[in-house]
Amino acid sequence: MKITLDQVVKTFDTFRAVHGVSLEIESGELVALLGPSGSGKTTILRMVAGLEYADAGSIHFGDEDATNIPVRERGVGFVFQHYALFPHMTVGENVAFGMKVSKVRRSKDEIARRVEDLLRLVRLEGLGNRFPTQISGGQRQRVALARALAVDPKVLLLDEPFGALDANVRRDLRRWLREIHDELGITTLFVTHDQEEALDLADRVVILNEGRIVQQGTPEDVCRRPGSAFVMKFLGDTNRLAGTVTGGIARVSGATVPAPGVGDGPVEILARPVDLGWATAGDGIPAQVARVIDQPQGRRILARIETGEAVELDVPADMQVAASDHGYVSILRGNVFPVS
Ligand SMILES: Nc1ncnc2c1ncn2[C@@H]1O[C@H](COP(=O)(O)OP(=O)(O)OP(=O)(O)O)[C@@H](O)[C@H]1O
Repeated sequence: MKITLDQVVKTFDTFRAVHGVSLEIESGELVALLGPSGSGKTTILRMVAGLEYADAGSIHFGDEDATNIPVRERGVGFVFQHYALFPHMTVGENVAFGMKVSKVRRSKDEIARRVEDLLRLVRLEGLGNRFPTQISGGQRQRVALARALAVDPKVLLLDEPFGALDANVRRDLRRWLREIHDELGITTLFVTHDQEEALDLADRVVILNEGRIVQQGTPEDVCRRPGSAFVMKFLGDTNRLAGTVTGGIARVSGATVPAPGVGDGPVEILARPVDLGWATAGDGIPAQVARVIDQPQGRRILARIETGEAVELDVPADMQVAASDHGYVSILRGNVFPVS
């Protein structure tokens, strides 16, 4: 089921939370809404769900205007971070709940079979008789997904479903969710403020800031071609260097970086830690090491360049470097944005 949002606006009292958002989610696509806290992600999701009404604009499910379709008839399944399971029902009863209250009549046997199938799908076979307090947080969210899938939703809406879980469980669950999505092909909208999660999981990432879409594209698009300094900084650790462009080349102290299409004048050069190089001699920006941090994938150098700015660089684990060393920072790759 394709979902189309056209110029959707939402205002709470006098505060405009969503400013004319237009978005198309293709049938079978998994789209992540990614943005900082308060950027309007949940409000957009709730409008798609029918839990909140848009003040202006329209939302279509396929060719049908969904504006006046009540929540129960939209055919959406939800999983929310705090959408708790019913504590007095077993895992199996929780999964069966939606089917029992659905307009689609199913026999007891049919419901029991489907509960088993769903528990197998979310890899919780054999746990149907436990209560929610007798399983882990990650398992509870898998039950919540099984419950959402039980009524054959046309659209799946997930709001920070793994937000309360620790990093390793989150990673496992999102890989698993991706597999389930690939198997079932349900159009899915996933809200998160976690960049890694969005990039890891989604076909397409929609980045929001202050109620507006600032960029959308595949994970590769948004990572390789961030359209603004905001997107670049939001997606991961970023060094910011003040520089100047002349004739399509940005310069900062002894380092240069190509800036095709950027007019002459002051700019900010943004570069990931892995995109800065370190050498004890040669070209580059003179710098002094403040600290070296060892990480599983290599070493991170915290240094101060001669202009006084602090930078962070990722270098191979075997590089000999220590606090107080002097050296030169080169910019291997950088994105150049005019200073507005
Ligand atoms: N019912 C409401 N009444 C008043 N303001 C609201 C209401 N719901 C949301 N807001 C405001 O709208 C803005 C967007 O909120 P929303 O929950 O959509 O953001 P979000 O991007 O999902 O943030 P988070 O990641 O923190 O959940 C926020 O400033 C929030 O305070």
